Parts: sequence; structure tokens; C-alpha cells
Amino acid sequence: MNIDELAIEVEGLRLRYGATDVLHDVSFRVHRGEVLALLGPNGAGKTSTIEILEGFRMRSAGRVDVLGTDPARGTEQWRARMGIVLQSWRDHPKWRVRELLAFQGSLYEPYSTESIRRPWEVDDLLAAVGLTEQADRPIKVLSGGQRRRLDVAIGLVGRPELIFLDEPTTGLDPKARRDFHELVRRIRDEYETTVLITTHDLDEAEKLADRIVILAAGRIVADGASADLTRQIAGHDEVRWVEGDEHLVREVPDSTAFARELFARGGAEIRELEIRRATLEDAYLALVRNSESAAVESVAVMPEPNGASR
Ligand SMILES: Nc1ncnc2c1ncn2[C@@H]1O[C@H](COP(=O)(O)OP(=O)(O)OP(=O)(O)O)[C@@H](O)[C@H]1O
Repeated sequence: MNIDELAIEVEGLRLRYGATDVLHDVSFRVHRGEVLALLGPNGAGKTSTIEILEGFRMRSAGRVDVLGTDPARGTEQWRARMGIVLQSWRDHPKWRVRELLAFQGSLYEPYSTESIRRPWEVDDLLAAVGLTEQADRPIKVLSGGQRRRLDVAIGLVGRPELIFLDEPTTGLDPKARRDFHELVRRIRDEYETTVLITTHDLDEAEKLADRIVILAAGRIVADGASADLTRQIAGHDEVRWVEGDEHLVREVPDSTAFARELFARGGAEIRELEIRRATLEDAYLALVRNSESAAVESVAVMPEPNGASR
């Protein structure tokens, strides 16, 4: 894999619905083989951004390049190199799981190449998404989580080089969610698939993504590895303790040094010391709050990485 190759490049993207700007000057890049999580509160512009990248929505301004092509001029051949898993499930109640995947897969046969054999063999794909037992069942009898796995399988059947996953784990139980995370790691590691995932689950973003981009009110407010976002934006640990009758709380940059000083000063008086490290959720909430209270400049947390941090 050429780690310097870009799968997605977005520069100065703007989108306007009527008189309202919903994306203002959005710029980010995704390297090939990287997992990027796009986070942001409801209405931030995530789905609009993804739809522009997929070629389903026209932008108002800016430059967009996805797998070497401007999505506004994407051909069928270009589209066949991408997989898409939408938020809503398209109903095919009478089809059986295997039949549907075989049919969807057949659409990709003309796009098979020497290096990427399309489609994904159905039994292997069923095993990869954990639907082997449901292979011959009609879709209407699947549980919500099983349907979600089928959505993911439909997104993968064409062996995409780039897959868009819009809130893919909504409605999955913890075991299915963990299986799904393993599947994403596998398609990245074994097939070098680039993954762009939107989620409201910060834990999921932290576990899965090489990099996180946070969008708030149509602007990028952070772009970096999750550990860097947490450290550089939230940056402070919370220290709680009881001294005499008083319950005290401080936010400090270095909790170890603070605790040392505290004991040196207070000695036997200090009880119930608790230290809580800032989490990605703290960083996220701080950023979204800032962006709501003021027009914040984009925060480049990390220099553009030389590829995925694995
Ligand atoms: N067709 C449309 N016409 C007018 N406004 C729209 C249209 N589609 C979306 N919007 C507005 O654009 C903004 C961004 O919407 P978008 O769906 O991209 O947000 P999102 O980040 O995906 O939100 P969620 O997390 O709720 O899915 C919202 O304010 C939404 O109301």
C-alpha cells in the first residue's frame, strides 16, 4: 500500500440549502487504508458531507476528490469501487439473505480486475459478517441487528476500496458491535480498505479510528488521532479529594505532580483522593460547546499524519 496516496481529499467544501449554509469551508484528507471517524452533533453536516463524497449531492463550492475522481462526475466504474452503508435500511422482505447478496454481487462482476476479484464470494462474506446461519432465511424474519449486518454485507459485496458506514452499529447488541469492530479492522488490515465511518459513539470512534474529524455546525473543529485530541484539547485531569470536612475538585494538567504537592502540604488530612483522566468524550463536548458559543477556528491538533497510526 502506498501510504501517501489519498483516498479522499476535500478542500474548501461549502454547501448551501436555500439561504442557509450547512457546510462552511470544510477541508480534510483520508489516506488509503485509513479508518476515519466523522463525529459531530445532530445536524452538524456529516450526512451532507458523505453524500457529496458519494456523488449523491452537489456541492455549492470547493474541491472534492474521491479515489482520484470528482464525485460530481463519477462514472459507474468509479462507483463500483465504493461501498455504501446508509442509516436507513432498504427493504427487500421476500428475498433470502444469500439470494440478495448473490444478486447484489453479480452487479459488480463487470468491474472485477486482476488485483481485486469482484464480487466477494457469498459464503465467505456471510461468515465474515456472522450471517452464515441466516443464509437461507427470508430477510423479513431477521432481527434488527442481523439486518444491520446484512446492510454491511451489501456494502462490502463489491469488495470496495473505500467504504462509507453511516452509523453502522446503531441497534447492535454489545457482542454484535464488537464483532463489527473486528470486521472493520479485518477489512482494513487484510484488504487495505479505506473506511469513513460516522458515529455518535465516542468509544467506538476511539477504538476503531486511526483519525477523528469533528464537525460542528458545518465547520471542522478538530482533526487528529483520538489520543491527541484528548490530550491537547481537554488536556486536564480532574482531581477530587476530601480535606477535613471539605470536598474539593481541581482540574490540573499534571495530576501526579499535583497529588505529590497535595500530600506534601496536607499529609494525613487528605482522604478519598480520586483522579479522573480526560476522555475523548470530554474533549468532544468541550469542542462542540466552544463551537456553539463562538465561531472557532479549525483546530489542527496534529500535523497531517504520514498515514495511519497503527
Ligand atoms: N434537503 C435539505 N434541505 C434543507 N436543509 C437540509 C437538507 N438536508 C439537510 N439539511 C440541513 O442541513 C444540516 C446538516 O444536516 P445533516 O443531515 O448533514 O447532519 P448530520 O450531521 O448528518 O446529522 P445527524 O447526526 O442528525 O444525522 C441540518 O441543519 C439539516 O437540517
